[in-house]
Amino acid sequence: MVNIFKSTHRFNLICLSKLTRLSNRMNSTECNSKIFDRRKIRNFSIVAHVDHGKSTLADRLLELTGVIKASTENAQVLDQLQVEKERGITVKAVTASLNYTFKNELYLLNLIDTPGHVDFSNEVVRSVTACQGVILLVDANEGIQAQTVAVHSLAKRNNLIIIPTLNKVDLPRADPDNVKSQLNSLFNIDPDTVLSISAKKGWGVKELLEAVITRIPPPDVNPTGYFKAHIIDTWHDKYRGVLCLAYIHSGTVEIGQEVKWQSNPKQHTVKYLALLRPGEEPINKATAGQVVMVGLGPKGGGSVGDHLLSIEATDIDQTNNAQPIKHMVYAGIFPADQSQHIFLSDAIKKLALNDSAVSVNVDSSPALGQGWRVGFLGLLHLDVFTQRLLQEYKAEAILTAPSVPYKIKLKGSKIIKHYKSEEVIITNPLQLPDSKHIEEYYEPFVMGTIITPVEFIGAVTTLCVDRRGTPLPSSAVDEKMTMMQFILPLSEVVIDFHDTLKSITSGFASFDYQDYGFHPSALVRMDILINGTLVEELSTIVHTSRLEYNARRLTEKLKEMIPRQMVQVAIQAVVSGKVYARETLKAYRKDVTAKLYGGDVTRRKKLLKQQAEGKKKMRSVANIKIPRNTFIDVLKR
Ligand SMILES: Nc1nc2c(ncn2[C@@H]2O[C@H](COP(=O)(O)OP(=O)(O)OP(=O)(O)O)[C@@H](O)[C@H]2O)c(=O)[nH]1
Repeated sequence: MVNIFKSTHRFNLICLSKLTRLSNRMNSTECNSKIFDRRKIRNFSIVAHVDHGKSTLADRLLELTGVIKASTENAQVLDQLQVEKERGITVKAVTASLNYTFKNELYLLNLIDTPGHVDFSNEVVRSVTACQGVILLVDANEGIQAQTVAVHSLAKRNNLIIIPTLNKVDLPRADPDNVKSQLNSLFNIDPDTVLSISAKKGWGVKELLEAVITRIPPPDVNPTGYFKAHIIDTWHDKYRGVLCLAYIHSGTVEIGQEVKWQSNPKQHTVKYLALLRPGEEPINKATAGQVVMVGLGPKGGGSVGDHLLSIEATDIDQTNNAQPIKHMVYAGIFPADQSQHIFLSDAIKKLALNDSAVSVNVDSSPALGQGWRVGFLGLLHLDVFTQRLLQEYKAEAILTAPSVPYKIKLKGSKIIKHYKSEEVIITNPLQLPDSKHIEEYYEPFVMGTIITPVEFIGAVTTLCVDRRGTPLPSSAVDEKMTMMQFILPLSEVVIDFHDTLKSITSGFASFDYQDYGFHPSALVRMDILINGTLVEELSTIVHTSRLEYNARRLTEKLKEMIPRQMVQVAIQAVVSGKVYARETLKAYRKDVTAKLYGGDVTRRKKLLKQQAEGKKKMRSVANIKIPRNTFIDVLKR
């Protein structure tokens, strides 16, 4: 019996005593010493629309392969981050190596649980690079939704075997036959190949696991070549440095082996090697086709997309054809006070290592000091990142209003020289040069896919046209549902489009979008002045058709959000010196202790303390106190 099962990994969830009780578990000693025949390896992922049951199914698969006990129903074992538990969503893709005996043969099944929300789709993209097949899970009650379309096309693009599976067939309103015909009409899937399960009840899960073995091919890898592995995830361990999740394309790797990075030929030694089940299970050696954790020690490094190679490797090819990540929103992140700068910098660095989808660049603001301009995949991603900073690193940050990136084409050799290029991506409205230097503005667009009940077609069209959308031809999903597509400006969908869509369709429509590139657009920079002083963090780039509306909305909202002060406050929205809207906040004297003159001293102190804490959460502009959440909330509609 091994005693080296350590739970130092972030999934830190399985204790050895539990594991010893497992029935269908292979002997760990055997596992540590045995190199898996690639024909007995299956690498697969579960992909689905949000809430269609991926994590619940992952739990059942973990039970079936003996990793957890059946009593942990709805444990969502793979959702380990505090933010995932609190929000009930998957944010990080997680790997679990499972053992399963089928027809007297032992298989190693590497399951990758992926997030469903569109903001985390890069995790899905990254996960599938190590897979040969996917379980495409569809809720038998809700049917095909927008993200089902997106993940299906992702699987197709990556030439993965798809196991179409209907989940939640236990629900009384489930209509498996109808969903099968939806799968047939939209994706040309043969209804006879569709499996039906209830992840909650465990129905059909065994058959599904066996379909993973029989339908998904083993990895097409070369076990005898030089060692070469591709990094699909990284995270930071306090004592062991960067730990990497690696998919081995060729050769074998073992503890003590000398290796190098494709990006840097410096030699390192393999110090840690483990299977993730999903807790760490140390192994001595791993072979092509496996997905394993590798660590090279505190100075070893490692980043997503890089390749780890044996030192003899010379023929370095770029097996990783991952698309560069396109950031959808940018926001400034600043320490709450500058003495926290180093601490916050360290926290951001470590979190960015685990969340490779963010881009981090140094930024500074005269008002907020030194900080970072961080690119995210969407607002939920931004929200989750800041929540993780706080929860996992105890780092509190101020966020500026998020903005989408724009592109400009410059005119004039002097300014082109200054920006070092004729075309420049603007991630912060303040970087926009004077309009006289701009030849053309470009706005990012997306292709939005909406699946909605037919009775809401009118409402959805109105919403999309109102958001400057251009309709594309739609197609029927079945007689009750339709799939609509629109080309939409990203700025119009990124903030609250999804919520509005849900509310106008009583929650029945689903939405997903894909990048559609930059296109010319009539844009201007709108500034906000508070008592004549520019509040840089509130500058926005707006479409001219929206200018007056946005100016009015922003000034009205700011009037609501800024508490009344001792002096009158003028809030103005200005473009190139011309005022488009103005609101005035009347003066008001606030003294929370006034009523308590001569009153109880402890209550008085408590109120003064509360007031002082409130002030800390304020940002001061021209002596006017603005609550910090204003900067993020004001841009929401
Ligand atoms: N009735 C029923 N409910 C299910 C079944 N599978 C999952 N659920 C429920 O559906 C909800 C969503 O399930 P999750 O497993 O969290 O879905 P998910 O796809 O992992 O969600 P994200 O991680 O946010 O993408 C939970 O309330 C589950 O209990 C099922 O087979 N039957």
